[in-house]
Amino acid sequence: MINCELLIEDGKFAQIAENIVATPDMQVFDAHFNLVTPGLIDVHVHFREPGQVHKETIKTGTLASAHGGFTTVGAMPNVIPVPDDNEKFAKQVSLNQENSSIKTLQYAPVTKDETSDELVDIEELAKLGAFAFSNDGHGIMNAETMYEAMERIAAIDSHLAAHVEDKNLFNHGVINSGAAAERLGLPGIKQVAETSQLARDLVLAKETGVHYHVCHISTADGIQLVRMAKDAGINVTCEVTPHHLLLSDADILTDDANFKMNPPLRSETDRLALIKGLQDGTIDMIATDHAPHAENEKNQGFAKSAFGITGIETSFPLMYTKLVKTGLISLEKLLQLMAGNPAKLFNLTEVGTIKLNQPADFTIIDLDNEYQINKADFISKGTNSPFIGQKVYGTVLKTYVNGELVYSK
Ligand SMILES: NC(=O)N[C@@H](CC(=O)O)C(=O)O
Ligand SMILES: [Zn+2]
Ligand SMILES: [Zn+2]
Repeated sequence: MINCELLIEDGKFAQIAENIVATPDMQVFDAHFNLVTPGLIDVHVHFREPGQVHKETIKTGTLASAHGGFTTVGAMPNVIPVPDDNEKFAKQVSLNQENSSIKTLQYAPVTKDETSDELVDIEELAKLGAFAFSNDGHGIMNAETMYEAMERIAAIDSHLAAHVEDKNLFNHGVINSGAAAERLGLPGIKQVAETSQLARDLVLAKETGVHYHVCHISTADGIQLVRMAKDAGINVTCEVTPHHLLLSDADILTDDANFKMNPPLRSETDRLALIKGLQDGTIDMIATDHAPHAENEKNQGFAKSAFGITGIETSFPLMYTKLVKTGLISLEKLLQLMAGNPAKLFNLTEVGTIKLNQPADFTIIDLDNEYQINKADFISKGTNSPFIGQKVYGTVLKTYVNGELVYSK
């Protein structure tokens, strides 16, 4: 972290120096006492357009992202229709372009419909701009399908992001298997639903050499598997969400579905293993899994409400307040987890750093101001958050994409 001045010209960083002499034609912004960071990157969000725009649109999702300090996001393909052929995918990409105030990268699904065993046209969808491939929301149950997908994705140097979940072990659960499930009388989701498929995938990743990325890791055993795989030289990376880092199923005191998401909040032992995994580098990045839903889809209790919580506007302040200010990780490390690493590991060469001649994607944050997370302050249509009412530090003042102001407080 250094103190310096930035000159932006034609949407790029044109000078980075201790003292830049301003000429009268320059617009000067004094960011003294604030943090200037590379625009944050979230490789896992759900915007709901097309199909479920009552939950979120690309416009509200990207404005909410800019409010959260993000300038690049990876949008999951579980929209309606799933963009699983060339025509639908190209249409999704132009819809994103027309409506995004930040850089929205589009995931392609791995298989048709996200649930079948028929692979999409991986090579063509990559040419049309697929940022990576994922069936997020669904585990890929058939090992042969997964193996073939990995081989083809590896051959084009793309990335496979996996929502690891064995649907037979998931068994219609709505909450983590364990004390909270028993206390509330709800069906549990076993930890092995995550870890058994993860173990399978890691050996397939070893065999195929694909860049295999684990979405929203949630269990202590899962972390241990990834740690072992990394030690064995397997090309694996992994993300964790703010909610799995900060909450456990012990925090679920009532039948409040703002605590319902998939994977579910696990035990305190799991949560502590995730923190450890963050500290020792087993976990590479923080991703929100921003999953907005309407009020009436989340006020039905655990049994009936939708899985998922809104997260893009609270990620940085929560992580800064609960991990950095408490001394668990440094601010430099947090920025690596939220910008540098996602760019590096997904080969996004134009974003994630403040560097000469790079596109000027950056965010100015006031770290000293304490405020309360309020529903009324969300730009996202989704206000389904378990963090409402919490006090945090870290107010995003301004967000710039290609040198253009896209959010200002
Ligand atoms: N995370 C969730 O609980 N829900 C996600 C899907 C997913 O990430 O599995 C959604 O699209 O709502
Ligand atoms: Zn998922
Ligand atoms: Zn997701």
